[in-house]
Amino acid sequence: MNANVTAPAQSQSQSAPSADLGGAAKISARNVNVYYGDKHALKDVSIDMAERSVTAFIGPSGCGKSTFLRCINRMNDTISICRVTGKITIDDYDIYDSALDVVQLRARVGMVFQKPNPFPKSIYENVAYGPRIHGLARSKAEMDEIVEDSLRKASLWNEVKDRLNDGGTGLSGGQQQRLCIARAIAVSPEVILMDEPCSALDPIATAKIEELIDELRQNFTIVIVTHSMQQAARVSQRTAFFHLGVIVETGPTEQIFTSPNDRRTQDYITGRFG
Ligand SMILES: Nc1ncnc2c1ncn2[C@@H]1O[C@H](COP(=O)(O)OP(=O)(O)OP(=O)(O)O)[C@@H](O)[C@H]1O
Repeated sequence: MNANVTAPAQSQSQSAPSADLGGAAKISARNVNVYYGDKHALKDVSIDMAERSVTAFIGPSGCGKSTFLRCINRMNDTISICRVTGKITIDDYDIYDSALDVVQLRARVGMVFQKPNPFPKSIYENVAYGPRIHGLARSKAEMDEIVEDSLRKASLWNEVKDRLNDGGTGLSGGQQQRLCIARAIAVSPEVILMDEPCSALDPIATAKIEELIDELRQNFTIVIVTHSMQQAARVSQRTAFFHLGVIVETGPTEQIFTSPNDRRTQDYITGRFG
């Protein structure tokens, strides 16, 4: 609970990332460093992520992708040995500002994990849980509307509308993951972070989630960590390649996969390491 979080003034040690995002920047990180005790896991990371688009983080295991993703909704605060420096803004608002309410931040910045993790509650209650905590519905009818709307946006409504009172954990893995996406959507976030959301799913369930991600980007800013370069190529508009705790290269996904600027990116995408 006691991550030591500081947000120094922006240093000039790293050049600003490319402004050519193809849209406004929703999330900006400048000179972010993350330490787990003495381990320097993330080094001077600076990147802009465009609004209503999908940014993919790729790179070999242990290079810091999940660590950086967790910085964006301050999930690293829950790791006592973790210390974050640098600056991350969402809509120009410093998310490490001491006045910020982290619970509200996590409503604005939802997260979907590797393994589907529905609550041991009904399908309806899984989705209603967040809106209830945040007081988003004034009546049962309003809550019903939020639940239906969230399940529709997560492309799950038609499959579950007749069994909303059944347990969420009784759904298939792919359905559970879409339920978790509905749960994230239900509190009207602006950003959805996804940490390898398809790694526990079969190819058909994966294809459904990828289709869904493409629809969701009309309304949400999405950041996804994936081990699958094919998936990054299919779902994202921009890709950042991480290696040994640094971002080696960021750019339009097509360019990263067809003509990367850095030799290390080239080696990774051609399977020479990782
Ligand atoms: N809770 C933690 N405590 C200590 N070290 C950690 C913790 N979480 C991550 N690390 C270390 O930080 C580094 C980056 O890990 P991280 O999980 O962010 O990498 P990753 O690129 O997401 O890896 P993967 O693709 O395997 O999930 C690794 O060396 C890892 O061992």
